[in-house]
Amino acid sequence: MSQTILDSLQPHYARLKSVHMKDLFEQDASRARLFTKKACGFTLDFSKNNIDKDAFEALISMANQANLKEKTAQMFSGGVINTTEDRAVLHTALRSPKNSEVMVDGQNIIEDVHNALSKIESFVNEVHNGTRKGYTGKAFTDVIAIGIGGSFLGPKIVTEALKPYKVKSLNVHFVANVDAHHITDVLAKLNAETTLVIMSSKSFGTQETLKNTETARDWLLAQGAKFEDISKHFMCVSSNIAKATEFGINPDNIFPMWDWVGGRYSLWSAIGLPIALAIGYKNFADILAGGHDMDVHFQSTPFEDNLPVIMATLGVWYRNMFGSQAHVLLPYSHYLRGFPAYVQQLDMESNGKSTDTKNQPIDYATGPIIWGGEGTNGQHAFHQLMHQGNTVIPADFILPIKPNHSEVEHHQMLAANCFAQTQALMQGETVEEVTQKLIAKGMSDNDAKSLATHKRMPGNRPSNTLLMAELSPKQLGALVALYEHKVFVQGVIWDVNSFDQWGVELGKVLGESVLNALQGQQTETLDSSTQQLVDSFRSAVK
Ligand SMILES: O=P(O)(O)OC[C@H]1O[C@](O)(CO)[C@@H](O)[C@@H]1O
Repeated sequence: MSQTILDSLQPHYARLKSVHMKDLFEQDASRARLFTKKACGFTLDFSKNNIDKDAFEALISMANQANLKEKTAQMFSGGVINTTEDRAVLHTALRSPKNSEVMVDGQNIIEDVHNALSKIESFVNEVHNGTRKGYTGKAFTDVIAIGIGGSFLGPKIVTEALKPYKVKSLNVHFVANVDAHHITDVLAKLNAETTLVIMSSKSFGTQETLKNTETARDWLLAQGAKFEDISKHFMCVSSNIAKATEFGINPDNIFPMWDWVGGRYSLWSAIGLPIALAIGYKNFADILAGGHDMDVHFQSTPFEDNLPVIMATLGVWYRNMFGSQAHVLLPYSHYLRGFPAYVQQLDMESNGKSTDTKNQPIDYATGPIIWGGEGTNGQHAFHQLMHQGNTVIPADFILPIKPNHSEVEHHQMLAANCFAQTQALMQGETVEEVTQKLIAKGMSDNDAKSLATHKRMPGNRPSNTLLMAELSPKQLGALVALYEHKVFVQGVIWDVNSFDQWGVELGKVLGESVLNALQGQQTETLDSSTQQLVDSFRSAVK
């Protein structure tokens, strides 16, 4: 992020930092209209932000100064923008129509993508119509999807979000944690004869996924299956075909993915196989179509009307001008309850960086802490801090307008809570306003004044409200792609490589040497604290 960009925002921040949003609304009756944009079934109302027309223009020109247009074209056309891993970044190609062309190493990868999609479609149809059978000739009733991080979160939250589209004859269970309570709980309720296992690991080297897969394989054998039956029950999604084959996976059972797809961007690839099994191939294809719609919007819409650009630049505004450390996601939808955790990996693994693309240390703020939870539940838990705590946390409120149920009053209450929260965060309530209300209720002046200091709400707390026409496969695809592009735009502005994740590596390496120590084969000297933990564990768990 250049000093020029920071300097260009500074005068707007100086003008607006002590202006209350309530006043901005009072001054301009057209504010809500001015700061609302629509695309791909979304309505984004970003009027409850600490901006005016000039500040918004400055945010948009920041995207221009960062050469966003050129960088976007580079990504979509297969430029090697993941420089530390020498890779193109082409999750967008996974949702491109069959007749498009994206060349990598002289080959049109769209052909490979659609061949893989055909393989997914046939496989899913065979499982659903019962022509794919287990080792005793029975059709499959259950799927265990084993993976972690990007090989887990996307499939899990999408399957959860699209519950109304579920194929009735098949139940999909997700296992990620190496904590055996997870896999043993899942296995305990399943019948091995009718259970299919999908192991998803881009690298085919992730400890947790390998261990859980071994445990599932041992369970299958313990239930009476023979070694040669494993190939009927175990499928794998990986870009490391050699390692998968070495592990014993039948090459016919390997669904490919490619090194130009980052794990956290991979639900569009065969990593989405559990989704297609859960909701049917046609609905999976609709998710891809929704993602593609958002790609077209992002690539072709002027920045001032471009949803990912608007959301991204507002995020930079708060992070780099107002010093906000966190950003909260609040889906007012039980089915979208997992979405904050999904965006948490997407955003924090992408932009949690402190070296720029020119290999220089960064001295400005980059990716924020992403967290959140479903509304209305959060209102009775952490919203207290959002309203009255002394840290300001910009929020995204997300509400599907058309529910998948017919309980009108429930839905009205849900929407009312969502909108009222944005209102309360923005407006707040002064000590004087609260005092007057308390006096009107009969409280003495002094008591009212004291209590009002606790009840006052500062307000002026920013939020976006993102309305979705409905929570359909297509619109969910567009929602995921919207956040992917938001993260990309911020990465461009902060000048970081959003597509590597070196920060997770050291923990993996140390994890191996600590495991050796726990198993009595210590090879390295540990610090005194870690050694003490190892010793306590070893003396308790023999
Ligand atoms: O699909 P894999 O290779 O098992 O990796 C799982 C996850 O682990 C990470 O590498 C982090 O450890 C993520 O980036 C990735 O999504």
